[in-house]
Amino acid sequence: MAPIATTLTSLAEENYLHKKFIRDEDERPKVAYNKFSDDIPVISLDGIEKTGGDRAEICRKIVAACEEWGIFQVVDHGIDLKLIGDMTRLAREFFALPAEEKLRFDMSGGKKGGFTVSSHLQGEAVQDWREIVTYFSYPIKARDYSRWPDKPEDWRAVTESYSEQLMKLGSSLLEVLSEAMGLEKDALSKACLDMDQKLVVNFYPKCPQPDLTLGLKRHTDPGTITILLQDQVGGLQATRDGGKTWITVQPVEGAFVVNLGDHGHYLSNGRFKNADHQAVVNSNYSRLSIATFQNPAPDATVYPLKIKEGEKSIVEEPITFSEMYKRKMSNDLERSRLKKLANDKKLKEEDFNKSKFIPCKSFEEIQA
Ligand SMILES: O=C1C[C@@H](c2ccc(O)c(O)c2)Oc2cc(O)cc(O)c21
Ligand SMILES: O=C(O)CCC(=O)C(=O)O
Ligand SMILES: [Fe+2]
Repeated sequence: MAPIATTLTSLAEENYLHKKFIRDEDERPKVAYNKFSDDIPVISLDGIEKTGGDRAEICRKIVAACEEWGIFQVVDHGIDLKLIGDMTRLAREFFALPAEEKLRFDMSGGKKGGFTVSSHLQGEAVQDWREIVTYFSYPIKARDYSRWPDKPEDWRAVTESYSEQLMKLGSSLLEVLSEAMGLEKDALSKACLDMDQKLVVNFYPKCPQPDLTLGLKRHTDPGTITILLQDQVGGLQATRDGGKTWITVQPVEGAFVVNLGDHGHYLSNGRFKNADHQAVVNSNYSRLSIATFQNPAPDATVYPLKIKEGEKSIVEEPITFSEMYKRKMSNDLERSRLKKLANDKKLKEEDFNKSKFIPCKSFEEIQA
């Protein structure tokens, strides 16, 4: 495959989209980035510490959202709004830096953390229209600060407190989700052993032909939950019918979107959905989102915590999270590789059929 542009900044200025970003028709956006839906509930976490009334009500709302979509939004979550503002401002400043500054943290070649264009997976057949910075933030002992951008000044320190605050929010969400599954408060965190955390800061530049591409292709997140901060532009979309219909999640100032990942889905034996989602882009505004992936430890076993009477486990054999992660990512890559192969084959066949058509045309000429 041709090497991809060092960053998207120069391509964002062009009038046409480079063909490596052009998706097959069936993958292209079906709904506009700013046609917002209020199907995803916005749940206040105020009173979550109180047992009884408020907590039970919050739990009920979360159960309904997880059974329907695997997504909900939370407000009154206790994260300092100034910290959120600083984190997004500094992230935007980073992506506005010259390419060579960003590429000092280039993640290609398997480095753990830093800057990448398009995807964390090497070898995707079609490229995502995004730039990312990834931080491996927990466990603390595994942090490599040399992979955390040192510009703009303060971003490292702000990211450190952001990831700490989000770890706390993640833990309290896991407690409510445990109760929502009808389990002890600490059931999910026990199943995760020592919680891992990875931050992925997504920057989607303005795009010359947004209808032909995606900022981030359709996927489910691999971990337990993802806590996503998005700006007010819009672009996060979800489907619950396998991609036939899509909704665009309404951005809510100061809210976090909570997505259930594959691990959360398996723990609930499929009762709670793993959010099926993607990000679309547009030609009017660039967009920023910050995904905090709360994952189990790599050696945690993936298995349902509760199986209803008469039901079977949706996990065929207990495997570790690291094995599950590897299989998922290689399946995702394989699927995109096979699709490309099928398309190339179709194109070759079309060429072949066209070439057969030529003698036919001359045959018509002879007849005429
Ligand atoms: O960037 C992402 C998004 C997401 C993802 C899952 C599966 C895919 O095939 C894909 O292209 C994106 O989840 C992630 C999980 C990670 O560990 C790192 C990421 O950068 C991401
Ligand atoms: O940018 C978004 O809204 C979605 C990001 C996302 O799904 C992810 O980073 O996994
Ligand atoms: Fe995601």
